[in-house]
Amino acid sequence: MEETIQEEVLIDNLRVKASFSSSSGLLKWTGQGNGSLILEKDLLGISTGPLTITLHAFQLPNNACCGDSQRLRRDIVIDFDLPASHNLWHNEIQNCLNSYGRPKRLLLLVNPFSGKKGAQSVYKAVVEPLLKAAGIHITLRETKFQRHAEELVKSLNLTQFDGIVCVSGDGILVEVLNGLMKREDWEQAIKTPLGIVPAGTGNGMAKSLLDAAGEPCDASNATFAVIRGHTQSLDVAKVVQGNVIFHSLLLLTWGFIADVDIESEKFRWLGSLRLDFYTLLRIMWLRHYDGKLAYLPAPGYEETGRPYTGELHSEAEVKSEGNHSDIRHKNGKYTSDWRYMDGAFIMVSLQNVPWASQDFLAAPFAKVNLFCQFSDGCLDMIILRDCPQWTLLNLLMTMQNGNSVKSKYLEYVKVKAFRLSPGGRIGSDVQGGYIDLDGEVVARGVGAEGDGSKDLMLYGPTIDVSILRGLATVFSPV
Ligand SMILES: Nc1ncnc2c1ncn2[C@@H]1O[C@H](COP(=O)(O)OP(=O)(O)OP(=O)(O)O)[C@@H](O)[C@H]1O
Repeated sequence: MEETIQEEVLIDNLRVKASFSSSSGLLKWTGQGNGSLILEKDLLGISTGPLTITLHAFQLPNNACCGDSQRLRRDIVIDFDLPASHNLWHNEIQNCLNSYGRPKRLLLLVNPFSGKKGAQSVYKAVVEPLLKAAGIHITLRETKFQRHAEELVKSLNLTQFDGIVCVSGDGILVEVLNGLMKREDWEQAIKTPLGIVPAGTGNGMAKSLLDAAGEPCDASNATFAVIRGHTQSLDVAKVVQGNVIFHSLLLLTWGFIADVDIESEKFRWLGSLRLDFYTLLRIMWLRHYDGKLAYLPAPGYEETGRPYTGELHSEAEVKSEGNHSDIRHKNGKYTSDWRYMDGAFIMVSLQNVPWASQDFLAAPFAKVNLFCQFSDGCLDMIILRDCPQWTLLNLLMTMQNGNSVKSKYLEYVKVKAFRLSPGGRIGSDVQGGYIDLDGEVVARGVGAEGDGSKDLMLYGPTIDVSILRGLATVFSPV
């Protein structure tokens, strides 16, 4: 088979000399008009008529210089004089596209309740037209209630799909993960590539993936990443309390951030000001929490905290001995590679990816590895124990660019496993705060706001976090 084909054709009604290289996927043309595109980078898909091929392109403009340029949708129509030429070009271009292994059948989960209830319009205006231009067969499901996405994927025939894409906030993606992990065939099921198109409030995962590739976080770039079909592996955090297991992709947070996130709900009428307003309130009346935590430090962080001497021995420890073999009794003495810290804490947070939400770079060191993958087998633990109130305000204002982690008040430790026993609010009758996992409250202390009857876990007993390295697969823009 020829590597490069050439032909005089009409492109958008202009007579040009076109060439296509099947090895590089480069199509270029010169003559009355000129232009070029690289199939892998610039093409959604093709459609064909009797003597025409239409290229559905999605290209950066020629003058694009920095990372915030938008790709433009454009259809390029090639007219051939002879059926034989048309067939040859169609086969060459189609074979080249097929060789990229792009997804052909996708399950789309749209949460109409995400963010400002705009996920449906994001789907209609951005996602669907791009997927259709790529020739992808779409199965569309709208989530109807909380955990619906989890229910759906638990019983789904996964062989019908090349991936599951959530048009939502991070919550639906996490529900899908937990649904897959609850299946009997979870070891196979969890290999299903997952996509996320940002349409929620937080969008930390979409931002982390796109930002790592130098792309703006928006629905069209996220959809194109799915269409191109590149995937990367992603660490999953397994969070355990007794018999309860929750799989997390983004973060666990306790203290200041969880308090603001959850208690500011009652100020929703303030719109986007609600978080700023409640943050100020919480700084003025700063809370400190009692509590204990232990962790297995990643290399380079062994000197942080204090040696662990069994302060957090729990039933969970015995049960998870396999994962946590570093904690053991030897000749009646405690030996451990684990480290230990105790309260008072203003905030404790564990991050899997850098961006906690679209405008909050919580863990700038949760970097991708050489292959641009978030699968280093570590979580980034961020601790704030004490801090003057004005400094805290300043810290929070610099969180957008990640500079806050340079503060001497923040401890930043990469960990391979983590255990937390959250305690009560110091100087208050309220017995505790909230444990927030991926944006959902999973446990709250007695006296904390809200009805905790449906919370997954209890506040107080230890919560164990281990890392399932690179277990999940996500569509990736790189
Ligand atoms: N039809 C529905 N009605 C109400 N809630 C729903 C519906 N479908 C899904 N949900 C729930 O909506 C919650 C938020 O979903 P998602 O993460 O997509 O949006 P979000 O705007 O980022 O969320 P949040 O405002 O909680 O950060 C999830 O807990 C999910 O279970």
